[in-house]
Amino acid sequence: MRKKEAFPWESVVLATKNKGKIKEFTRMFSHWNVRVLTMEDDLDFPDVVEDGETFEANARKKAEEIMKATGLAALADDSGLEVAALDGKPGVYSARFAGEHASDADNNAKLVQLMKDVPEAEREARFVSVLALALPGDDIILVRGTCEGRIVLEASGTNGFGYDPYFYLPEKERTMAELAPDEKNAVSHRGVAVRKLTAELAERFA
Ligand SMILES: O=P(O)(O)OP(=O)(O)OP(=O)(O)OC[C@H]1O[C@@H](n2cnc3c(O)ncnc32)[C@H](O)[C@@H]1O
Ligand SMILES: [Mg+2]
Repeated sequence: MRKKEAFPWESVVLATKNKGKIKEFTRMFSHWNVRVLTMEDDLDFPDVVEDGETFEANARKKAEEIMKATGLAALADDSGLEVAALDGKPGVYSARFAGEHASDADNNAKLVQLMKDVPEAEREARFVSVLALALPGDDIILVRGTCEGRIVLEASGTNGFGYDPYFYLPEKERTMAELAPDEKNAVSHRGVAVRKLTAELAERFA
C-alpha cells in the first residue's frame, strides 16, 4: 500500500467552488491521511471577492476567509492562464476573461479570437496555480506551481476543465484535456504546487 502523506490536521476544507479543482485535489489527496471537506459538506461557505492583483493575494484571501468561517484548515487555489502574446493575459482575470459570469466556453472563445492572428511560433502560454493553506492560528503557507505549453486554435480532448482543450503540451504531444487525470496531475501547475506543499508540510511538521 502507498505510504500516507503526513498532514498536521485531521481535516482540510477545499476553499473553492470549482468542481474541476475539487476533483483534482480529491484525487491527489486520496493518499494523504486527512479528511477532505468541500462546499458540499454543509459548511458555512462565504463568497470571497477576488480583488487581488496577484494569484498570491487572491489565494491568501480565499484561504483565510474560509478558514475563519469554518474554523478548519483551508486550502485555496488561485490559478489561471498567462499567454505571452497577450502580455500575460488573462492572468488573474482568467475566470472572468469574457465577462463577470463567463463560462469556460465563453472564455475559450475569446482566447481563440485573440490568438487567431498570432503566428503559431508565438503562441507560448503558461498555467499558474498558487495554493494557500490557512491554518487555524494565523499561519499560512503559500506555494506556486507552473506548467508551460502552447495555445492551439482547435479544441482537443474532453478531460479536465477550463482552458485545458486549448492548452497543448509539446512533450506530451497532446492537450491537457487529452491527458488522463493522473497524467494531468503529474505535469500540471496544480500538481507541481501540491508536491511543493507536501514538501513544505513535511519540513515544518516532521
Ligand atoms: O475561485 P475558485 O472558487 O477556486 O474557482 P474559480 O474557477 O473561480 O478559480 P480561479 O478564480 O482560480 O480562476 C481560475 C481560472 O483559470 C482556469 N483554470 C485554472 N486551472 C485550470 C486548469 O487546470 N485547466 C484549465 N483551466 C484552468 C479556470 O477555468 C478559471 O477560469
Ligand atoms: Mg475564482
